[in-house]
Amino acid sequence: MRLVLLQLKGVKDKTSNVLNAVSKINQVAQKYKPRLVALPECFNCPYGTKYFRQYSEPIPDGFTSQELSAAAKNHGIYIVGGTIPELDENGSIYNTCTIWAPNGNLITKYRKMHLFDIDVKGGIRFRESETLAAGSDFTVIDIEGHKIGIGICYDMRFEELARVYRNEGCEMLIYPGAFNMTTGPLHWELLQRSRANDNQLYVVTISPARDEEAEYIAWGHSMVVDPWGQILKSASHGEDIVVADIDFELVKEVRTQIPTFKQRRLDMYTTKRQ
Ligand SMILES: NC(=O)CCC(=O)C(=O)O
Repeated sequence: MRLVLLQLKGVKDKTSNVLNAVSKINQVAQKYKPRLVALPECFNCPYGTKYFRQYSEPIPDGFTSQELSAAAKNHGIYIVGGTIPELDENGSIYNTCTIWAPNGNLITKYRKMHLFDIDVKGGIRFRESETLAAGSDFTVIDIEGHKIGIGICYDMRFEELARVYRNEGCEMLIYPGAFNMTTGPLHWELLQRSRANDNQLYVVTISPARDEEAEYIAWGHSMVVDPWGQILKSASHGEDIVVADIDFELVKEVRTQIPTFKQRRLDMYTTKRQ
């Protein structure tokens, strides 16, 4: 399965961001013939709590959804539509990933479950919960018999979510994500390789491009990590494209050769919903 990850630079204009994403999808769909194209976290909106309501829209009736649906249909591809601020009917806003089928239908959506609320001394303070609500549903999609679990950025820190997906049969996890200049160097690669190694599956992340002028400076380095925990492909920090051919046989190989999931002592330690 060929994936293309689009590490896009955003501006303070929703229409431009969406049209830029669609134009890049058009280019890579023709050039690389992928099965799936994936976009970054918050690709249509600056990443900042003061922007989320202004840029929010309903799903699937909003402008961004309609454009992604048309792009998926035009090229007959799956699109993991990064994330956008979703306005729901009660007025709450979620950080939401939409997933589009090759016929343009919305397969499902995932609302970020763990909100990014941190305060690192001398580094970064951010509180998504100032304006966002947290989702409470797991999201697994099936592409050609391969199950893929969806998370968003900060969700990557929670091994339990990845474990639930592994236990539901996932062979890949996709996290649109925008780490920053404080936590990116420390944890971005580490977390992806950890989740891949813990659960013996592919981990895919899609970051916005770094923009030194932005209020929130994204780390970049979108990545594909294989089930051995090795980096298969990685982007730089600027605008970039990652093209990766996924061999799901590798998942079986690792799980057979290092059968930790048959060896776990669940009689000795339990976590909820394992
Ligand atoms: N958008 C996010 O959830 C950022 C997460 C992050 O940077 C982290 O360190 O975790």
